[in-house]
Amino acid sequence: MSDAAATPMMKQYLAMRRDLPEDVLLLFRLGDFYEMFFEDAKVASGILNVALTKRNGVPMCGVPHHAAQSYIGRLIRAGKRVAIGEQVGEVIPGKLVQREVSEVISAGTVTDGRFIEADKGHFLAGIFKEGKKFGLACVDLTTGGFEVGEFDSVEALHDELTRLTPSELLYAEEQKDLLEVLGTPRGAQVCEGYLFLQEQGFHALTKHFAVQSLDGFGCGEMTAGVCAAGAVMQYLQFQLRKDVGHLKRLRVMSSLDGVWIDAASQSHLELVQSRGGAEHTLLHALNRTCTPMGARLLRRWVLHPLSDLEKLVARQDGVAALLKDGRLLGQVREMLKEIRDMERTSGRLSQGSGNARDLSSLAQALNLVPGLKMLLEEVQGGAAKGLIAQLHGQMFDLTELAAEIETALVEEPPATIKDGGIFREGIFAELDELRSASMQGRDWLAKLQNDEIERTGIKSLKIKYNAVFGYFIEITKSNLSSVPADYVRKQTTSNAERFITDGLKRMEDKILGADERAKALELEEFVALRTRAMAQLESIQQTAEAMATVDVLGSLAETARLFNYARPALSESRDLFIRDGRHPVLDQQLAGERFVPNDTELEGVEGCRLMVITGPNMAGKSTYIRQVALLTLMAQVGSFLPAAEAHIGLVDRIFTRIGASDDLSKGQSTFMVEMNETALILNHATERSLVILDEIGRGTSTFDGLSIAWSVAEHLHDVIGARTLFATHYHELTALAGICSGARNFNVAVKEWNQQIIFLRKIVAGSAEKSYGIQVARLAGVPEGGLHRARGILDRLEAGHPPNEGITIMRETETEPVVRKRRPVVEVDDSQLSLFG
Ligand SMILES: Nc1ncnc2c1ncn2[C@@H]1O[C@H](COP(=O)(O)OP(=O)(O)OP(=O)(O)O)[C@@H](O)[C@H]1O
Repeated sequence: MSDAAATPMMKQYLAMRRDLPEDVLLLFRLGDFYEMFFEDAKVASGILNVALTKRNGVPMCGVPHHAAQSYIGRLIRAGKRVAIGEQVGEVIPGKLVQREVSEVISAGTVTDGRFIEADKGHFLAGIFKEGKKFGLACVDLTTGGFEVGEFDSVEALHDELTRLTPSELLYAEEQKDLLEVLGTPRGAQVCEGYLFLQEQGFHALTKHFAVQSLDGFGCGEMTAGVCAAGAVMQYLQFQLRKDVGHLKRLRVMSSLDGVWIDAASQSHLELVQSRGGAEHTLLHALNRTCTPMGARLLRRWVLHPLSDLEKLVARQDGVAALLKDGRLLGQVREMLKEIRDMERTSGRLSQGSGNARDLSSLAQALNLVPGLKMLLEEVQGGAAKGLIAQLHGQMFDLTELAAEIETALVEEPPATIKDGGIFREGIFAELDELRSASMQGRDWLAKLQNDEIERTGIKSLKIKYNAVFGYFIEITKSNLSSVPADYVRKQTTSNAERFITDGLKRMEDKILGADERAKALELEEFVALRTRAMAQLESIQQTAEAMATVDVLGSLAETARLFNYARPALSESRDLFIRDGRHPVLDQQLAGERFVPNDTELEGVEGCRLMVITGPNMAGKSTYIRQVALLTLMAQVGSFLPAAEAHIGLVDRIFTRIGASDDLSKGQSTFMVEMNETALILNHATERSLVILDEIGRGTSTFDGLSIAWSVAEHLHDVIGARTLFATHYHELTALAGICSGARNFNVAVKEWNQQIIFLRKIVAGSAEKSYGIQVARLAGVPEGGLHRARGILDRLEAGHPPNEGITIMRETETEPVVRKRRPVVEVDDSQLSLFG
């Protein structure tokens, strides 16, 4: 549509639309509706399943403003960005009201609780490659968290993105290839390159934080990181027009100095996600937090284990102090349950979207601080140092603010801030006067109704109200003959007529005028109170952060208490000693059926550093090696362990190669995925790493597979020296124990009874004698005929004969027997065994 032919309102719309990126849908406020036009209307009506209409040839659709949030949420979920064109000026009949884009909402920046998960951070991230570095910045608008980091490899960036799973990921249009290497993550949003310019980003960040340099945040040297962070900041400020006042500081990502866990290992170890459902994850086994902010922090801790001994011991001390007295721990946890999500509540309040309920729940939380601090003093038992003491010091007493809020607000404030009913009586004299004027008016109306009934003799006469006509007198059709002459008819309905009088309209002006003024006044005073509260935002954020940390420590203590965990001794050594260790997830799930505990003894320098574990299928090999990895990881989160005793020499990285699945999306076969993971381990493991391998090379021919497995194990032992657990079906690998000084054989014990096997689940020294594959196949229900045949072949193979020489196999479809020839035996070529040497 050309502007010239358009109505003034349509001109206004078109001008606003032109300023927005094409993919953004514009919701244009028209009275009680948000309307969409042209292409936007076509797209949105399909997603929202609302009627697409046409006016003057323009396609349009609309949603009522009072229900807009849920419609916006649906558009965002469908991957759209939504701009809100709000009415800003006064509405004067006959004049075009002024409108402005108040904000643009995108997947990474929705803050409405209905569309985000309470126990997970909600991130908008930005990535940028500069030179050899990969920069990453991420912001959580719901809490005000803002972090930046740099990575040396695209794999490391990918690992971090897997942990964060941002809802929206910004990238520069000229770095599309970077996005492709990362597998085009969900929520990818292309941005023009200028947004990532370093100087501009630096300027945007230093201006926002009111600092001269970024050195104080520890990221002054991060070029790629600053480009990414600058882009995120400018995107929020200028493209989405967000209020970012609550982003009070920038932090360097903690993962940079923590334990590195690659994306595949995060998934293999089922840290926060599992194919079998959330209850099978490590996070679920450890999570007994009482607040959503605690749950989010625990998730971070699990995904970012530490390698700093001092910090870990501080966490352990915190857990120990809380664990010491079960009664106190219970009291702390009870109190935390009352606090709820102070972080996100203050996030909403500081962005101007928080209502009186938010303010009131903030006050409730702040009022609990002194009590919680007293409990922490008891927990600390007079200690002036340590994590608990530090957290205690980080909690601010803001009870004065809480009192101001609680004195002013009604007990149960409404969900909207525009319709009044927020403040108690006796707080603002003017508000009280307006309310009483309105009240008197209503009394006057009640009296008028009685008087008019008496005057007219119509018993059913009623004074009613609606938004279109205001107050009116309703007379049923049968009584119309008694209507006095001074009544002015306004409307006819199916069985009544509606009238007004001069006196009624005069009073209506007074009542509605008072109501309107009261609402406006309440809104104004509420915003003022919210602004006063948010002047303390930094103290509130710090208090919330301390509470979340106490919650996580409390959760670790509670889990330790319930499942009888032991505090592991931590050191910088390369040892790993666990007595009677249990798998943290299975241990809790097999509550009735006892989980069989197992020992681990690795000694990186001189003792055993490569455990080769054989044993039948289903015996428990995978469970055992995962258990060792999980316990090591838990120790580096600061948790106690499901074990009788443990000594963990801190690891710098945990690598796993478990199972195999095709990554069809990347066009990679099972074997290729397996080899990629193996290459990653061999290229990045160090002598301080822990490596667990659950079979290697199964996806190829036996001899290729065996050769690869052998040389990988040898390389890890001889060259890298990482502590390694290798579960395998290749019995040939047990020969490594005779060659490598630090390799030992173990197997999972089973008992054979009556052609059946009984799993003992116990790891014992020595290699397994047999595979028991056929017995396991029986357990799985393979028919007896098949088992019998398999046993026959096995006997032949064990006796050194080929499986089917001279044996005829009859296929159902063939009339003539087919004689199968055996594959020639291939000699193992020694050169294949030193692939990496
Ligand atoms: N220590 C244990 N105590 C009790 N049950 C256990 C124990 N270890 C394993 N299990 C049970 O045994 C099942 C099989 O274990 P797991 O998958 O580890 O066997 P596996 O030896 O790796 O088998 P495969 O070689 O076929 O992969 C597990 O699902 C678990 O329920």
